[in-house]
Amino acid sequence: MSHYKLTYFNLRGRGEIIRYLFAYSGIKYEDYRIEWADWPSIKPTIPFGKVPILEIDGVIIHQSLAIARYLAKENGVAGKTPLEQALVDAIVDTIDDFMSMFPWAEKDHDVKQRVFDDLLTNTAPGLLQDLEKFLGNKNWLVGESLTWADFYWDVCSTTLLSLKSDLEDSNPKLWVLKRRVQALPAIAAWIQQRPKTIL
Ligand SMILES: N[C@@H](CCC(=O)N[C@@H](CS)C(=O)NCC(=O)O)C(=O)O
Repeated sequence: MSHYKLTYFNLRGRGEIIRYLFAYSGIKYEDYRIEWADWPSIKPTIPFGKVPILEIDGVIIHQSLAIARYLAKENGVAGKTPLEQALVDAIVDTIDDFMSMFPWAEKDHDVKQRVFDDLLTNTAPGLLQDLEKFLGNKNWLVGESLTWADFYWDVCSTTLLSLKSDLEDSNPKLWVLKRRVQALPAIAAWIQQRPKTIL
């Protein structure tokens, strides 16, 4: 049996989509969370110097979405056809483009606050409206069954809601989808047991 080791910080952040896929698949893995104080000495030992990384029997994969896509393919939630897979990737990239606009590491508190407020107030509503339209009356974002795009929506929207809870006041179908994902037994169990972190 393969040995899986996920290395990330003690955050949901870019590691959480990978943890969702492990939770859903039931595959055992090591959820290694780096202490901040240890990062400067660990960083130079990591290919490309960024986390998350996933080690599988000594092979290291970097980039959170490459790792997640690999696990999704292995576990039947990447999309049923190449066309569905392209749509899943497009939705994930659309959500990720937005999440990547936030200056997470900005040290100047005022600058950070201003950009966060602008993104949450002026940019988020349009994205949510587009996602709601894409979802339409379907149960899942792509095709007729769960894919990792639904997981990514849940993971990222949890972060968005923690920053601006009234985002939930519009686009009701998206929030029904979020509850549908969180009601999956394996995901519900993971949410219950995971370390509680701000992001
Ligand atoms: N696109 C990459 C981004 C990786 C990334 O920027 N990771 C951050 C944490 S979320 C990191 O390693 N920061 C520490 C550093 O750059 O020293 C991914 O999705 O994995």
